[in-house]
Amino acid sequence: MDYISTRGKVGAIGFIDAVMMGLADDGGLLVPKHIPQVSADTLKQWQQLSYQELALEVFSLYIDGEIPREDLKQLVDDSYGTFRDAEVTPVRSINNHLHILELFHGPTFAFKDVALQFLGNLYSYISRKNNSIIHILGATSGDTGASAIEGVRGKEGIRICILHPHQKVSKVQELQMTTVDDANVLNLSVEGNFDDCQRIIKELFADVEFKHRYHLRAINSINIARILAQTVYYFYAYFQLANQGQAGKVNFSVPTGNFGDIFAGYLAKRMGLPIHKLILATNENNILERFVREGVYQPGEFHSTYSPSMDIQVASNFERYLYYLHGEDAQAISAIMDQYKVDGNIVIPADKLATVQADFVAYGVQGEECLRTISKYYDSNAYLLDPHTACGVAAAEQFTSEDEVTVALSTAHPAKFDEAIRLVNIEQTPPPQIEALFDKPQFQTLVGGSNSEIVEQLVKFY
Ligand SMILES: N[C@@H](CCOP(=O)(O)O)C(=O)O
Repeated sequence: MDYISTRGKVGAIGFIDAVMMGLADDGGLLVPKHIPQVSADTLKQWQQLSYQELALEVFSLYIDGEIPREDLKQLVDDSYGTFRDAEVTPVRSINNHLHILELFHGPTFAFKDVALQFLGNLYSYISRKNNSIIHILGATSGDTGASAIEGVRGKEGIRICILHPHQKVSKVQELQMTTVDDANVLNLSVEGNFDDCQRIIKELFADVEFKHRYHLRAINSINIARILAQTVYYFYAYFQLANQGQAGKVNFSVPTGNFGDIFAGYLAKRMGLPIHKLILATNENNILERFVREGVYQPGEFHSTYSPSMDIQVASNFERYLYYLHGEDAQAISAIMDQYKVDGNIVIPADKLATVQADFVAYGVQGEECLRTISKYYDSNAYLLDPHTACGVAAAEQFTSEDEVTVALSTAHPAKFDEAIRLVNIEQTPPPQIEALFDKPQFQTLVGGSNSEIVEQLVKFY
């Protein structure tokens, strides 16, 4: 399988080179040259597979022999052996129309572990096999950082630096990152918001000479391996429902910030998984909701919300979707992204908006509605939603008709967001791994938001 850039100026490269390149060297994003098609017969065969077996099949389509199958199997088994649930990503049924896909059974209690346990092991594998230097640089609004650190902490040949927005992540998210004392981990707490952190790392990755000199590697969803790993649970959830006799129209409702998770669902749909609607849920940072409803992509004012991991205005995977929306025309995307730098917005014509709306519906959940949704499901179903999942569930309620079922992706364990949960007067008992964090010392460096300050820290660290 070859990978190419959405902007057309990176020649076809293999899977491992794509993982190592992260952001494409021409500033675009890497995508598979062809989306592999999964036939109805294959879907049937996959229906009884375990999560690990399914992951192996899906990855094989995209890795195409570049990693020997037995090595890939080991990587998959190691990655999902750390999950607390034997099913890895189980589905819980709330009622006949709503099911929750629990993605938080990995080491850091967030869906990011599904991809980042794999990517951490993959980096380690590449480093050993190719003797490559792996210097990870990432940005987080809370969950990616902890998960990426957990995936590579203490691993030989790898260093990781994570930028998080100072005091704009939850306390548990901050502790999960900053209580790690391994020497290969650096946490930079940046004065600014997540968009500032993401902009800085993207600018550093775009400086190809700097990126190569310091061997910078990406763990954010700009890295195509993240997206591929996240497609697996769409298949798995669909099969779990099918095995329970749920035929018919299946929607997925996805709490969305960087457009990575929902793009993985779009990719699964393009591969042949019969997903009916992709329901895009945002909080008050609703650039993507506005895009789906109106066809205008324009960053707005930043809001701090109860669901901080989704406090994002500039969605880094959006370009991948635009690429498919424009018929895989890299020249068009290059021109659109150049113009976006000038205009600060992207407006699509009516025919393209119709295409968007054939796949997606969108709903922006305001703070009070998010809290009401948490209370409602706690009171009526004794099920505690974290605030991000609550946005997905509130959006699912808007768009699930009588003849449909919706799988709402549960992106994190509620114990990570006790600040919001307390506002609805619910006392939760955190898992012991989370409780233990409060007794540990923290290691982080506070920095301003200028690129030069970050570079200074990176150069010292790497
Ligand atoms: N919501 C994310 C933001 C980074 O997104 P990513 O999927 O590109 O890693 C977070 O929790 O950090």
